[in-house]
Amino acid sequence: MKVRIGSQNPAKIQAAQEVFSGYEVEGMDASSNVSAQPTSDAETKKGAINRARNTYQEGDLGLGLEGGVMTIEGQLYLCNWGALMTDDQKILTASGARILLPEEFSAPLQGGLELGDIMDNYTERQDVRSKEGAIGVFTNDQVSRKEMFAHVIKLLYGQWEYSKKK
Ligand SMILES: O=P(O)(O)OP(=O)(O)OP(=O)(O)OC[C@H]1O[C@@H](n2cnc3c(O)ncnc32)[C@H](O)[C@@H]1O
Repeated sequence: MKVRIGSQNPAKIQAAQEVFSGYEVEGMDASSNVSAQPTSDAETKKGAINRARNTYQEGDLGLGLEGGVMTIEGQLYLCNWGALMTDDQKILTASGARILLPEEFSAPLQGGLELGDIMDNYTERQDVRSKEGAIGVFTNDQVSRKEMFAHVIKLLYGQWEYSKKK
C-alpha cells in the first residue's frame, strides 16, 4: 500500500513522509476542482477532498492537502485542510491551523493574485509556499508549513487507525 498525495509541493510531500514513515509516499499532480486560490473554509476543505479523490487508486491511500484564505469577522486568515481517502474508500477530513494575515493582503487577493505570489512579493523571496510558508513567516518560524501539514496528516492517520479498530 502506498500513499498517493495530490501535490508536488515539497512541504506537503515531506510532511506526508514524516507521518507515513513506513509507507512509500508518491507526489503527483491532482486537480483540486476549486479555484487556484480558495477563499473560504468550505472551498479549501472541498479542494482537499477533491485532491484526495483524484489521487486515490484502489489498494492505496489518497491524500489531499489544501491551503486557502478565509474571512472571519472582517479579518483575513490563512486556513488549511486535509483529506484522506482510505483503502475502503471512506473520506476522512481534518483542518489545520488558522492564523491572521496582514490586512493589506485583501486587495491583491481580491484582484486575483494567489497568496503564494503575494508572500513572495512581501518577503522578496521565491517559492515561500514550498518552504516555510506564510505560517512560518508570520509565526517567526515557530511553525513551518511542513510542520503544520504534518499535524493535519497525523489527525488523518490517527482517524484512519481508529476506524480500523472498530
Ligand atoms: O502545488 P500545490 O499542492 O498546489 O501547493 P500550493 O501551495 O501551490 O497550493 P495550495 O492549494 O496549497 O494553496 C492555494 C494557494 O494559496 C497559497 N498558499 C496557501 N498556503 C500558503 C502558505 O502557507 N504560504 C504561501 N502560500 C500559501 C498557495 O501558494 C496557492 O497560491
